[in-house]
Amino acid sequence: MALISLRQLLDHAAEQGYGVPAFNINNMEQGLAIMNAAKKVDSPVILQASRGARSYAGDIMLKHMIQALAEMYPDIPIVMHQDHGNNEQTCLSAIKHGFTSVMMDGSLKADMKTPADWDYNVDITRRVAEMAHWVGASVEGELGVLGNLETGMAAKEDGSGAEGKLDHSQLLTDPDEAEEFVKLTKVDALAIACGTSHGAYKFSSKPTGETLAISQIEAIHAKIPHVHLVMHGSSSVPQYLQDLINEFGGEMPQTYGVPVEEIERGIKSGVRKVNIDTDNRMAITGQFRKVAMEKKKEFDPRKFMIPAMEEMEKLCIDRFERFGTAGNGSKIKAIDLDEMAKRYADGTL
Ligand SMILES: O=C(CO)COP(=O)(O)O
Ligand SMILES: O=C[C@H](O)COP(=O)(O)O
Ligand SMILES: [Zn+2]
Ligand SMILES: [Zn+2]
Repeated sequence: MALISLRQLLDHAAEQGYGVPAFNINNMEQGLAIMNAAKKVDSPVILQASRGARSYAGDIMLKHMIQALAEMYPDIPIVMHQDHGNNEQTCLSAIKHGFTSVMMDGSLKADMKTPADWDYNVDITRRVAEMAHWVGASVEGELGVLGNLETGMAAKEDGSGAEGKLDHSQLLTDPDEAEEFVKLTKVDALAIACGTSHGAYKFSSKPTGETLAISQIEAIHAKIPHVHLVMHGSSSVPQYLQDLINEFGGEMPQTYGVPVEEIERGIKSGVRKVNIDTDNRMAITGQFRKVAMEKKKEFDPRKFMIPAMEEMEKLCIDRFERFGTAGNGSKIKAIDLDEMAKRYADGTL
């Protein structure tokens, strides 16, 4: 199917009451694993590339890879999304390379470390939304900073995340501010902060209502029921994948992610896009380690990649099913970006 916009997909998800996992991709194998999973359960797909992914694979490679996936899986609607765009240039160059959606993460300055103030965030996000909408692409903004509610530490692991200690109010998105932010910026989706963070080390024990504030999402949703909410840092860091990695020579300290049932609660309260990268990284790495330990003579990378893709596919199927995404792929008829641009211009959107 032709690529579709994030806005079209999330409008459908909101109408039907489901959530969509947004899986990060960096290479062909991740792309194939996600698409095979989607095909098996008839799911629409959000593929997202970070700035790190773009420099790893290259824009031309990513662009053609996504087009290849769209051609190989003609029945599956695909959104191609820029994850954590840090400035206008990142967002516009993504659109130029065929992305149908961008995240302008103005909750942090362009260094993706320094928490930004309200005016900076509103200003840059509004500018990007205006430009993206001219060509029908969608925009996700972010209000609030990801980090640990127990320690107050920002989440500096991975490609994007603040550094140092933050106060509680920065770590939880305020419902009134969220309403104002969406009104001023006209974003299509809003990423919020509720105690999650990127990477594997989110919580030192199973999260409680104190450390993972799904109640904050409920409060935001009550205030702005028509806004599509986005949960970053939503890997569940499953125990079976920690065990797989550690059984075969890994040394990951015990850690806890976001339980899938908490995400399901979020989906009931307006979460429509659920960002997942770490879980798939762990699925791949776990199988790499297993092959490396069990078949010491093996040197054909495909023998590592095939079980890795299968492990990742299994995880993706589970999330499509639990989030209610499964069964919706064939219900969506693509609206092209030119038509989306007209709808923004005439005020329908
Ligand atoms: O939020 C993410 C990408 O934007 C990924 O989160 P995880 O590290 O929990 O997978
Ligand atoms: O935002 C975090 C995602 O997991 C992407 O990570 P990355 O920047 O290392 O590609
Ligand atoms: Zn952010
Ligand atoms: Zn993120």
